Amino acid sequence: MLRTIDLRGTRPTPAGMLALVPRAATDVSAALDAARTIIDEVRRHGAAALLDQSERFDGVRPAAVRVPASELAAALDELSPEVRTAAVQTIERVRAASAAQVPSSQTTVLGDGAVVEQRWQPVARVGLYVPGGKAVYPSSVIMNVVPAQVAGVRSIALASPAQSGFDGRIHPTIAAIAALLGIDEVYAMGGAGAIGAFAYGVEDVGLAPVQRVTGPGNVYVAAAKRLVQGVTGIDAEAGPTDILVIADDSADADFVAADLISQAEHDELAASVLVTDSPAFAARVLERLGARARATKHSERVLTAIEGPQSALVLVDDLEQAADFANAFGPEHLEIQVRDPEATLARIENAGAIFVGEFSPVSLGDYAAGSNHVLPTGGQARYAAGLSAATFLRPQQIVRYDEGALREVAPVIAALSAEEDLPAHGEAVTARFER
Ligand SMILES: NC(=O)c1ccc[n+]([C@@H]2O[C@H](COP(=O)([O-])OP(=O)(O)OC[C@H]3O[C@@H](n4cnc5c(N)ncnc54)[C@H](O)[C@@H]3O)[C@@H](O)[C@H]2O)c1
Ligand SMILES: N[C@H](CO)Cc1c[nH]c[nH+]1
Ligand SMILES: [Zn+2]
Repeated sequence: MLRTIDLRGTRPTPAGMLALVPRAATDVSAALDAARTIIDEVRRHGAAALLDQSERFDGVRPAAVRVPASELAAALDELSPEVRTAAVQTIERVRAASAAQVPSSQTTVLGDGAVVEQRWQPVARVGLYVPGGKAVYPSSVIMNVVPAQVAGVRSIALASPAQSGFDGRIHPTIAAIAALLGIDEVYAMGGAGAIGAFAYGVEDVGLAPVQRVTGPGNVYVAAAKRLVQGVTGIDAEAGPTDILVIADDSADADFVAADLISQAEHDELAASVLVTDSPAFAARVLERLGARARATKHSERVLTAIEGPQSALVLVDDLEQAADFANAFGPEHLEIQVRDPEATLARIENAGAIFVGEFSPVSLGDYAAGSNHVLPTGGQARYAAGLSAATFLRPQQIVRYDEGALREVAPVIAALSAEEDLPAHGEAVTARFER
């Protein structure tokens, strides 16, 4: 069961708090050599390497790397009406929320005839990765594709591993949702090979290099993303998922237990953390957690996750200390279930996504809230953001000065360029006023 860490009466530093509940060790650097070899194979042997890798790692050789249009259309035809309706509703919500993430252009007037504009420009082509090793994530198709479409990306390619249970095809629900979203460039390829293929292109299947790779994946996917950074942009190196719940004695212990288990279901390495100022409430959660963990379908995985060192019940003096703990931990998902949630929310600095109140569980955000479920894991929420339309946009500055405005600022340029011993910079300005 969850181990207890009692912080009452103590004031550890943020680093001290973080060390008390360390994330599970998934060593991306240890996977770098394997990922480098896999990417090199793809660069040298193209499609043949990708097919070999599917056989080696996914236990099946796909008929082709590129998924034919007929397969996508057939998968959509065969999608159950319930899943299709759910997908359509999720797409609508994610599309609406993503549209609000597109920043508007800004124009700054710095004087007469002196204007700097900032516009947001989509990257031209992206490669979106949808995991498909231990489990398949059709919902991640929506979470990757919709913000890219909303941002105005012109060319979108999607990859997911070949499935041995489907004769080497990608999972049919992934194919169906890609088709539903109008994505026709889909590849049956997984892991580091897929990331390398996106970054460098694969000529013999007509895969052109992309300018940004996004999407969650395992340690090999994360290692490959680290390796191709610089050749192409990436979003984040996603690791095992985590949830941190701040709750007081007004919260419903059974809801909190259910939410802690919902994310533990993903992975033995997932972290489930409860932070509370009420020992009596904590005891009620532990009781419900035990009962639910034993009864749930993936009981073994859940128990391993909640009993791991990455999971904990943290007792604090008050909700201010609870917020301090959350800020140090930088959770991927933060739930706030207290009497005055807005007061606690105001103290939160670091979290991937924040779920406020007892009717906003993380599962809502995983599927249908409209928010994105690809979020920074492993404490990266302290400096990174989740996937959004902004991931696919770059701010570009446009400078418009007329003659008078340049003349006015010319002495500034002359002084600074002389100071940097770069006189040609100053001369490029004075040349305009010498005639
Ligand atoms: N943060 C999110 O939004 C989010 C969403 C969905 C899934 N996830 C996470 O993504 C991860 C998915 O991992 P997964 O493994 O199920 O799928 P995956 O698609 O990331 O990885 C499968 C691929 O890994 C490669 N691989 C497997 N074994 C290998 C080996 N020994 N050496 C080299 N490469 C190998 C293969 O190419 C295989 O196709 C999970 O940790 C899951 O929790 C996160
Ligand atoms: N909780 C996962 C990471 O945020 C996303 C997910 C997909 N399907 C279910 N859950
Ligand atoms: Zn989830």
